[in-house]
Amino acid sequence: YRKIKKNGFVGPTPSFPMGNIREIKNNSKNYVDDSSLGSSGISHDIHSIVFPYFARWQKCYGKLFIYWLGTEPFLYVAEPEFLRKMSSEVLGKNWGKPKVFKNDREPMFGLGLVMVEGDDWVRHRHVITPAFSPSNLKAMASLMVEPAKKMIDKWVTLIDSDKPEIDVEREITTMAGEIIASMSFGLSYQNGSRVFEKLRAMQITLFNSNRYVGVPFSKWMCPKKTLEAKRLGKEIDQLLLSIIDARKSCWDGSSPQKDLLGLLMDGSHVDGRAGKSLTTRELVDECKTFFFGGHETTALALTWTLLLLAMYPNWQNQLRDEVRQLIGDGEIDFAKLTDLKKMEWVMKEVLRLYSPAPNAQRQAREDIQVDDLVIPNGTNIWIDVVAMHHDPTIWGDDVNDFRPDRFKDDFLYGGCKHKMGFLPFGFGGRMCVGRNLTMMEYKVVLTLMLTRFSFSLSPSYRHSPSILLSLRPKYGLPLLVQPL
Ligand code: HEM
Repeated sequence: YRKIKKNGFVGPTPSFPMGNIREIKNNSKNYVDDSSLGSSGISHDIHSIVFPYFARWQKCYGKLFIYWLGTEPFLYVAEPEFLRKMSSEVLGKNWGKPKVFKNDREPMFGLGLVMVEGDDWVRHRHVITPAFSPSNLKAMASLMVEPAKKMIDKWVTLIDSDKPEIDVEREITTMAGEIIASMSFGLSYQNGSRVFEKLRAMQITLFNSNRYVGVPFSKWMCPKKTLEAKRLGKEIDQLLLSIIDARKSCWDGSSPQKDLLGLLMDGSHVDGRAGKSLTTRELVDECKTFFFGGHETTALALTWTLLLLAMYPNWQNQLRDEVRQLIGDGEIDFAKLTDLKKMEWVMKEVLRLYSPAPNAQRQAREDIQVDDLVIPNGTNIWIDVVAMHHDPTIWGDDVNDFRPDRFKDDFLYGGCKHKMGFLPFGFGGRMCVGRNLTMMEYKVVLTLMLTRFSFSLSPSYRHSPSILLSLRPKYGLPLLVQPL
């Protein structure tokens, strides 16, 4: 604490042993949830809604300050230029992930790519990146169609039985889970429902117990949940191990099964050559990582998109016209998906306003000098992506407007004045490895939905974006869905 103060950082005064957690909780409680107003007062100016404590502290301390979770210091960063300087000093492999989150996240991600560090991270990234190449993804794209069509058929049945109001968030999350399970380890819902249910159950258990991060002995505050998560984690590991063992036993080294696990096994020669290989244990962790890192984020990108398309029918019509012109109403030609440019602008604008990954975290593994400030080794870094995506000083006065065509003129940065101001998929060497997969899934699913239905807001929708690891609509997204 003294070292950080001496190094010139400002911030709210912490207490022992909670740090600033009480203030965070009180601020969140005091925030008046005006979602009961319904859909009429929807504003995209969401930073003070999802992070009321950061919005308050920003007013006192600016875009760079230290706060404490328990006994752990966090450097809050919402200043893109500082982020640029800070990350240009340090190679991707030298950044750590906060050790304090590892205990919570271990059952979900194990030592998969999200968590692993140093030379191990380089090895994992080396094996995994080629599996997500455009040609591999194109070969797997058909796996996305079946779960999406199944969901659409269900919606048709619901509409036929006079239930046109559908909670699309729940539906899309289930579908995206099926897609990622099938793409990651070849499981269809029917034959993989056990793995699938356990993965979901563990996620719910972990969300609920992830509350006193950084406070000494906090894991003993919810011992039942901690043990439950560990138990589920072990069961999932066993199930995934049995899948890998079954594949190993009948794999002759020739063409691998066309899913991510198959490609990783092929690329890594399981338990074989050192240097460029993943062990069986690591393959299990990567399967879990893809599932947890890949399904909810993509589902939320689609969910927020449907909210915005329901609010702005002009854009909904433009996307539908684009799909009809370029893809048509029949089977999707995956090669043509790259032509859907307007859809890409919409996706980027949605990820800007409602970024499913609302923050990124790092931990300094050495003292890092930025201008005249030294970030001491071990300091955690909390990058507030929501704040940067809603900052009028880098986006202009229309920052809170839904304006996808800002990406028409500037496809990469949407006119943002700073290249580090738009970070939906993170930054630097640790940028999201699954972003091409997401783009493809987004386009396939949205194409199928837009050619079958039109969407409008339900009067029962309550606008309340909130953080539960990802940025999600607190009360789901009920929409009125009409067949075309
Ligand atoms: C809209 C969808 C998605 C969003 C918004 C998203 C967001 C992100 C972000 C912000 C990071 C960087 C985290 C950091 O800097 O610490 C990241 C990393 C990662 N993402 Fe995604 N992601 C998405 C989809 C996916 C998918 C579909 C997969 C896999 C199937 C995936 C797998 C990963 C992995 C493995 C990493 C860790 C990369 C590394 O540390 O080298 N993500 N993602």
